[in-house]
Amino acid sequence: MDSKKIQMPREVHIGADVIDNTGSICKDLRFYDDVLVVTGPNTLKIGADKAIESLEDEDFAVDLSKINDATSKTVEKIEDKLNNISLIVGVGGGKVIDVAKMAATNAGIYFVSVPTAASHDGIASPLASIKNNKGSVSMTAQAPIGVIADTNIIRNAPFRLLSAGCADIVSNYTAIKDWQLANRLQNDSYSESAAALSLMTAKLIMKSSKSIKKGLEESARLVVKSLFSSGMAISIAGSSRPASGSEHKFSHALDKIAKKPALHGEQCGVGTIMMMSLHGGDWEVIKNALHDMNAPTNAYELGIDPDDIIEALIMAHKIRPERYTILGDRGLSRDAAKKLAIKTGVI
Ligand SMILES: NC(=O)C1=CN([C@@H]2O[C@H](COP(=O)(O)OP(=O)(O)OC[C@H]3O[C@@H](n4cnc5c(N)ncnc54)[C@H](O)[C@@H]3O)[C@@H](O)[C@H]2O)C=CC1
Ligand SMILES: O=C(CO)COP(=O)(O)O
Ligand SMILES: [Zn+2]
Repeated sequence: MDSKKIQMPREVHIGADVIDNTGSICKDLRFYDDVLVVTGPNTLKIGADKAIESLEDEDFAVDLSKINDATSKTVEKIEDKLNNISLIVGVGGGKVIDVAKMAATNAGIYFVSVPTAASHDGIASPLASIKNNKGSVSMTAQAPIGVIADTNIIRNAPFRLLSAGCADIVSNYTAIKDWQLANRLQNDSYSESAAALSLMTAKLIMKSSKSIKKGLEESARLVVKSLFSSGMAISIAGSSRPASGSEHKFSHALDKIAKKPALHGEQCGVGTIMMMSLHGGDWEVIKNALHDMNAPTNAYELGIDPDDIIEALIMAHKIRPERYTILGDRGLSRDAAKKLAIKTGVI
């Protein structure tokens, strides 16, 4: 049997105001050289400033880069700034984390993940979703050496981001169904332990759907822990298969088609409702749970044109065609797509 490599973070810090310990955590991780902090336009004041202050208090020389997207060009721009830098600290949402992770991987240096929102399960995973001229690509990267999730920042982020994180976890249900199908039909490699962890995480978040509340530290903590364990399922599998199937293809297609896409997790949640129906599963349970989490369940709540939903359903199978799912090789016909979206109340 082939050998297997599993990458996990070395230290994970979850709690109120842990961002103020960024400097000492990086020292404990044996870093002492120059550090590059990567952040986004909204997250500089919310998080990066605090991380920089803490790093400077511990005598790190800190450089700063602000980014707006997660494209391969932006990754290259960050790589160009890495002279004498031995560590990148990414402070922000999923796009910031992915760019910082990918640039550090390409440069052969380390990366610390400081999520400011619990909106996606890439906070600790060894993958980065980067856009190039072919669309979104799931790229192998180094797992962060450390994760610093400040639940005070995360609980005060717009509630929509937390709901999106829950929906990204709910999508594990259809991702696992797709993975099992690919294993049966295409002999794709499958990991029982990764699938079990992914499903357990999705069940836990579904069970808590009514108790996840705006502004509560306990809710922020629960969602961060769940995103972390979903990320660990990705680590064990060595691919995003336990957390990304047909529903993610639908979301990636919407990112290409919609004038103003919604959040990643929100789109994946709506995709899960429809893909669960295609799998013959209980899509109404998924829909009700998403509703309880305040996540969108239809085109109107996503702020997306119903015609774009149909186009994305028709296009979805062409995204990452090597990843076999319930959409098969030919995907949905226009009539089937329309029927599915109407039946599930998405349009
Ligand atoms: N590498 C992986 O394994 C995974 C990667 N992803 C990727 O992550 C991205 C989605 O991440 P998102 O965080 O949904 O999108 P995002 O990075 O675009 O962030 C959404 C918005 O929230 C803002 N924001 C973040 N924290 C905030 C705070 N505390 N207060 C106010 N605003 C705040 C950001 O500035 C941004 O405007 C996608 O590109 C997706 O493909 C998603 C799942 C897994
Ligand atoms: O979003 C992810 C898991 O939630 C990762 O997915 P992709 O591999 O589809 O980019
Ligand atoms: Zn996702």
